[in-house]
Amino acid sequence: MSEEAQLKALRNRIDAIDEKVLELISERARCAQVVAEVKQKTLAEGEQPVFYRPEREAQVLKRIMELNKGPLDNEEVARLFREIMSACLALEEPLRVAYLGPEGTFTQAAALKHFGHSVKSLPMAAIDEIFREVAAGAVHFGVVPVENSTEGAINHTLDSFLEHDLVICGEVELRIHHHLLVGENTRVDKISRVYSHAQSLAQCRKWLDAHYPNIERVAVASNADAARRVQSEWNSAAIAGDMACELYGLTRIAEKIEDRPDNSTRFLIIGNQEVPPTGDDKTSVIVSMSNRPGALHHLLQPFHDNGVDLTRIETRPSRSGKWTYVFFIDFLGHQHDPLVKDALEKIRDESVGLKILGSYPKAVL
Ligand SMILES: C=C(O[C@@H]1C=C(C(=O)O)C=C[C@H]1O)C(=O)O
Repeated sequence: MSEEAQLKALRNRIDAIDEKVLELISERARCAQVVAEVKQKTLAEGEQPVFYRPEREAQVLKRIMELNKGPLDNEEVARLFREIMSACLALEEPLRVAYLGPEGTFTQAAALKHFGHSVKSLPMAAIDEIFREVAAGAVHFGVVPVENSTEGAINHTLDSFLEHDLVICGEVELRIHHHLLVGENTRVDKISRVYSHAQSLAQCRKWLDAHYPNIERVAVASNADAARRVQSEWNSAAIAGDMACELYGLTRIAEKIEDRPDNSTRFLIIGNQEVPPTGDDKTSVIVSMSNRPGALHHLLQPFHDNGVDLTRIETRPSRSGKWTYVFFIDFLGHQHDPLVKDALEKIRDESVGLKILGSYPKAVL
């Protein structure tokens, strides 16, 4: 067979497969529509339907990854199914998701990674605004950054949890790659200023010291804001990621300039709905302790006794007394797991206050 004939035959086969894929996706979407009807029918008086089920979505993705035999790798396959589910869910109910804006931020990228592209993502000017929009019911969910692997905690987010009663429904992890970006009018040999978010400037500190030791580093509200500014300036550059680069039509003059190659940020999904266990969950709590000898030891003992794996502990001023602190603790397991439940009861007895922020599926993607 000639090369041309071979290609033609293969393309015919692909067309036939696509028809079948489309048929199956449509069948799946119709199933999701029926799920929505069933959810509507079984509601109690005055109850709001809950269409989005993070625990179910996590299970669907994990199952797909387990079934996958290649040649596409697990992450790739999960991403495709993420988008299929997102489109199916949008048929039931288009989700409104608030994120830390403006458009093109890593938080928006995290929102789309978690929910897929069929949601309506709404940029907010500040972290606190996201909490308020979710609390007011103006959006279904919010996405906020909580920690970076290079720079540590995002304190605005932690402090907002002290002030609002919202539920953590999920987490997303994103590899953060920063680039040095310039605009059409930038004179590359005359750069005297670089804009970025303070976190990003910190994540690229050593690179800047080595390559641009003498330029002014200006911290602005977000990386996307930095990218927007360089559009109209001839002597400045921005540090931002791919989304902001594309959105503002900039050019990368240096790629992946973050000091640590594994630089990642963890984001939380905040909402109003508690999430049932999936068998592979995490829980976040805030604990305040009285300032007495051995307080931290007493706090941690029940976790140790019950074999609960701590993944993170962060301290913040309690804001209710000088030199008093609250602890933000993340651990593996769901608040309904018997051993976790028991540990939390003991901690409740020992502490001044315990606030369970939520149990949620461990990030799948
Ligand atoms: C179809 C459902 O509703 C939504 C859509 C899902 C999907 O497309 O698989 C999964 C969970 C829900 O977010 C369901 O609850 O099963």
